[in-house]
Amino acid sequence: MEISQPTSILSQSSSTINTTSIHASMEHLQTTIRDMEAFDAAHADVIQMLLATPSPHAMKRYYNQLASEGIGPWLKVQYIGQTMGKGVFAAKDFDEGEVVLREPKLVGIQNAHSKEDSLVCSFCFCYVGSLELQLRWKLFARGHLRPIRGTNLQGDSQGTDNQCLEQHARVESDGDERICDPPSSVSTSCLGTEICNYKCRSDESEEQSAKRRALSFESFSWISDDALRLPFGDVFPLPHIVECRGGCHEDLFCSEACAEAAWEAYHCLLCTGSKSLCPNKSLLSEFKQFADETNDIFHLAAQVIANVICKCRKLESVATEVKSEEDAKARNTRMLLEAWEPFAMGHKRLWWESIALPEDVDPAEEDVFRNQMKELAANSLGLLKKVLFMEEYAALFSLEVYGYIIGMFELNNLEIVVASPVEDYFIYIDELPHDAKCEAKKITKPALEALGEDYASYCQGTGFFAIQSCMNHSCEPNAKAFKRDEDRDGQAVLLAIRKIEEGEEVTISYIDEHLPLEERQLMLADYGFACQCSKCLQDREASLN
Ligand SMILES: C[S@@+](CC[C@H](N)C(=O)[O-])C[C@H]1O[C@@H](n2cnc3c(N)ncnc32)[C@H](O)[C@@H]1O
Repeated sequence: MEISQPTSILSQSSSTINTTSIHASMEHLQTTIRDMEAFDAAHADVIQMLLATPSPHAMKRYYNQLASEGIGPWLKVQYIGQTMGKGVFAAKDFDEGEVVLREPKLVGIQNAHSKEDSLVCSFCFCYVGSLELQLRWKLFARGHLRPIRGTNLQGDSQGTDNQCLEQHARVESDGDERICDPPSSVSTSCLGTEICNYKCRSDESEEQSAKRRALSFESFSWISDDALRLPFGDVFPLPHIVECRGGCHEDLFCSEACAEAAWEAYHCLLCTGSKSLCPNKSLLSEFKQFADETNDIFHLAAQVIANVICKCRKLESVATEVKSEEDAKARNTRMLLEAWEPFAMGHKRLWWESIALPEDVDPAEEDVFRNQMKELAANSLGLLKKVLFMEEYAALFSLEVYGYIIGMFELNNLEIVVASPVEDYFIYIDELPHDAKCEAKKITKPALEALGEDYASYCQGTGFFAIQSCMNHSCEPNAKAFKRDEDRDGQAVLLAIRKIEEGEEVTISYIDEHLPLEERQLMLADYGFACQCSKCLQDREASLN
């Protein structure tokens, strides 16, 4: 399974921006850009420090520290020049196929549509629960199963929350037909499943719907039986689900270690559960809903801000007492800059200035579009400020910093891809010896038919990675992001695609490098630069002669 780099955040952002809800939300929200700009002016000194290019000394220290922690130990991040900025260089020879970098995300999210399909650890993105649970979740998302009261998806009867069930899953009686909503934001604590006979989904034709109806109650009765296990299911064991310690039931984890790491890093401030440390938890759902309805990337920006605040608090807890208010202010700024360091290193531009114009926007309307994007960011920030604002770290909540954080994702993010055990399972069954295969298929066939090609859908998300994000583009790359069979989590994995010599720059391709020069140039213009790689320089020279 290949992962591309960087995620075309352009297409991802524009495809997830829902313009209807943007307008509705904008009318509803009172936040004005003018208010935010006045706020920014009052904190201009600290904002400038946050957005300043880090010194070569700070850069060297930061990337050396990562190497000493085992992240990219055989790579060096170095400044190249004004046009290229920094780049990543090999500190040893790499053979073709060798792993050049394996790196955990600094921040990352699973895409909203992928959540409906794959239950993964919110921190490391590995699949959780059991194969049966994953299959049940997929069938549920497609309307083949519906939630029942009294059990959760793991088949336990504890932890049921009927209110939650009613809130998330509208189940109506319509004559003989039972209709259920898909699980757009379903909490796993409140769901068991039983057969959902019919539902005409918005994304399917009458014919497809009729075909699905033909899959009788009996076809699926086996999978609604929580005690039933899939044949050969134990070949694909998954870690047991660890619930969020804050009690939100929205984020799931594969281990106590992941639950703890997420809590410490950002989740304690973004958790909607009863033990959340969020200063204004009641408004958190409003912020999350706005991000769901407009642009997923705001969830990621909230993670950055929560992460910086969490680090500041840790630094505070070991800081020495100060005597004056002025000393306290200076100390807070020092802590803020220290906590912000990983994000200070990222290449950035303002989001509303750098986002490529979507194809459906008339170029004559470009200014209107960019203003809309700025208002959208301002509205998202307005909600986040109501949830998390802390005077000590006020500059972190400036519109300018927020715009640069989202712009950083736009320019650097890598798509996160994790292969699904459900796909592996069906392939495994298909490759069994004849008799065993026939026996197993008696059980698996209806589910496979119901899922169609979706049986192979996998976990998708987006993340920002400290070292991988420093890799420049080349139309003749020597490395690529690639998930091997054993890479079963959300880490970025970069492989050498030819021999890379010590001292050589490690480059990847952000686009299809086999396209002709003009198309490459057009695509890279969407990433905001004119390619300076040797292939482009040669092709350009050749086109002039
Ligand atoms: C993902 S970042 C790569 C790291 C970046 N050079 C830095 O300083 O952090 C992408 C940015 O690097 C620069 N860049 C990457 N590849 C380039 C290339 N082939 N030619 C010119 N600029 C490039 C562009 O400014 C681009 O927006």
